[in-house]
Amino acid sequence: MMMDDTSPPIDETRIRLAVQKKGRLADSTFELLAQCGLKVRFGKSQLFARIRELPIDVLLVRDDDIPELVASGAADAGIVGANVYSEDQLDRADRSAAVIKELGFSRCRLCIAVETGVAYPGPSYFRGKRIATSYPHLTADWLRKKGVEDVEIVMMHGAHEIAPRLGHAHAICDIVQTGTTLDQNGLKVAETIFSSQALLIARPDAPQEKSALIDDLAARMAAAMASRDAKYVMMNAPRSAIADIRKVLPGKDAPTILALAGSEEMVAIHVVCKEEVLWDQLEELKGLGASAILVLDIDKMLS
Ligand SMILES: Nc1ncnc2c1ncn2[C@@H]1O[C@H](COP(=O)(O)OP(=O)(O)OP(=O)(O)O)[C@@H](O)[C@H]1O
Ligand SMILES: O=P(O)(O)OC[C@H]1O[C@H](OP(=O)(O)OP(=O)(O)O)[C@H](O)[C@@H]1O
Ligand SMILES: [Mg+2]
Repeated sequence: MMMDDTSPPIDETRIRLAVQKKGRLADSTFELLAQCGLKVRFGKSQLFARIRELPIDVLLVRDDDIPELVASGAADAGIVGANVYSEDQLDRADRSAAVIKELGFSRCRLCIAVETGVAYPGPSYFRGKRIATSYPHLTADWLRKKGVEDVEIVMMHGAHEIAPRLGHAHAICDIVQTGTTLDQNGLKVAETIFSSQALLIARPDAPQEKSALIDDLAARMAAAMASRDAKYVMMNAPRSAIADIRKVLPGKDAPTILALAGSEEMVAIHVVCKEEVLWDQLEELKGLGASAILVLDIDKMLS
């Protein structure tokens, strides 16, 4: 990221996009924006950055504030975890931000965890117990749906995993990704109550010109996401093996078949594969007589 010394003034004609300044969402957010051709340049103390390529200004904020900033129209759009978005939605009586697109990164689960020694019998275990969490609404909503009453929810803003050992709570409800933090603190997953990933959200009442720009941004994100795993695969192969080769490659599009100079029997096959191409599949292609196999990254893809 490049550094700019000063924040430019707020300009009402530009889209304001709220993103996490630093943390678990930030790197992937800036990477996705860069893949969309949008470079965010900001200095350490800066909370606002102007994108030169499009009329977009980026607000660099704490992730918890993003749903409120977008719902109130202070920001036109934002990138935030579904966990934080849904927690805010359950808390909100007025209009909330709309989900425009699932972005496929910062995937994690919201889980209720108990000490490893507990023989967990099911949701009724929590009756009369205390659960420490930063997600009181998602936790209460899940308990209500399971018909479990008389649970005390204790708010914590981090380090939840320490609460059971301190006797502060019987269980926690927090983010789990690899499960390492639970393991290290003698806890295990009892229930997964929510699956999360980053979302592009937008204010419900954006004026027409701004909605069009947000749609354009969403389309660029879709293209960047589509090209992430996609590969352009080229090889020479016997004409008779074309049908079998199509079965091996995870591309949905029909391949391009090109004649090879001086050969009736062999052809060049070019195909866009929209899913990851594995080494096993390349070995299979070789087994079908393919040679000179090249797998190339795709920078951008619009379909
Ligand atoms: N271990 C993890 N693996 C993957 N995604 C995660 C993980 N922990 C959190 N997330 C996702 O990233 C989001 C931001 O997490 P982070 O830990 O950066 O939040 P934070 O400490 O509240 O940050 P902030 O300072 O912006 O308030 C979470 O709301 C969740 O969607
Ligand atoms: O299952 P794992 O892979 O161990 O990840 C889960 C941990 O990650 C998050 O915290 P983070 O490390 O971001 O620290 P934080 O409490 O400062 O947010 C979350 O709150 C868990 O504690
Ligand atoms: Mg936060």
